[in-house]
Amino acid sequence: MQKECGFPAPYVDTLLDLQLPDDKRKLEDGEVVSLCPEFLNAGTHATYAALQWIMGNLVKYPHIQARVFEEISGAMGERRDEVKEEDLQKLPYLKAVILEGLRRHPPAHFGMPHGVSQDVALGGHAIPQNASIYFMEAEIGWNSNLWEDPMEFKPKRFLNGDGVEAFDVTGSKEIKMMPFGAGRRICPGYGLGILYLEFFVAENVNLNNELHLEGAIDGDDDDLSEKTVLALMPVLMKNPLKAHLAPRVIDEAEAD
Ligand code: HEM
Repeated sequence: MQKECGFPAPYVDTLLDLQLPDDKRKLEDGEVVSLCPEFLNAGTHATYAALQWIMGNLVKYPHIQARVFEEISGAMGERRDEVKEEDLQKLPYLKAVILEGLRRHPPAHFGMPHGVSQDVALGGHAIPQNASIYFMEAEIGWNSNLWEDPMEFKPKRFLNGDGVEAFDVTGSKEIKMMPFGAGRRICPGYGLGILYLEFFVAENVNLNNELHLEGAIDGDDDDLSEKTVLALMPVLMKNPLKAHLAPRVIDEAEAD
């Protein structure tokens, strides 16, 4: 939808204009009110959780952070301004880091509850109508039959010789991880979520900053342990990331 001013219509306007095809009616005020926070919360909470985990891993593994930095510096050349959308196309290793972050630390471990409209038998299990069904989304990405060393943070597993492997995060061909769910109710913001993460991580590393995690001890897995949360909440760090940004020392002679 395009408004007369040329900008896309705000989300609320699209809801006010919406005509439900089956019920042949518009949304009621209460429905509009409940859809707005769902959209805002779903879009922000999962994204910041994913960002926290990815940044934590960049701090914990400085060689991965250094490779991201090198890749960004190479793509931007002499420029010292912000990372632009076209720069992201030249950053396959960054994309691999984001995918590995979503595989190893999917913000929603169980996704949203799903159900079946009638009793069914699936894989030898009886699934009753109206039962709430959760998918063990994190466990799928940690399956050692699908991934080598699944609990290790290894972005290069998503790279082939030419750059990032064409990985289908929607699981339409095969499901090896499902950080955004799968099927008809897959997260509608998955493309935007990945784009946000690429921008945020690239900008943080590009600002010529070195990231430090407060209290981090090299190789201590406890630093990246998970906080236990309710099924529908994003999984965050038990010891929240407190990043310190310090100027990266650039050897000007080398830079010249
Ligand atoms: C890294 C970022 C994100 C992750 C990991 C994520 C993950 C998920 C997951 C697992 C679901 C449940 C899917 C299911 O039913 O099985 C979901 C639903 C949803 N997400 Fe995201 N999401 C992210 C970003 C976003 C963004 C940026 C938006 C919007 C701007 C968004 C909007 C939504 C909405 C509206 C739903 C509910 C869809 C429905 O009820 O059918 N998400 N997301």
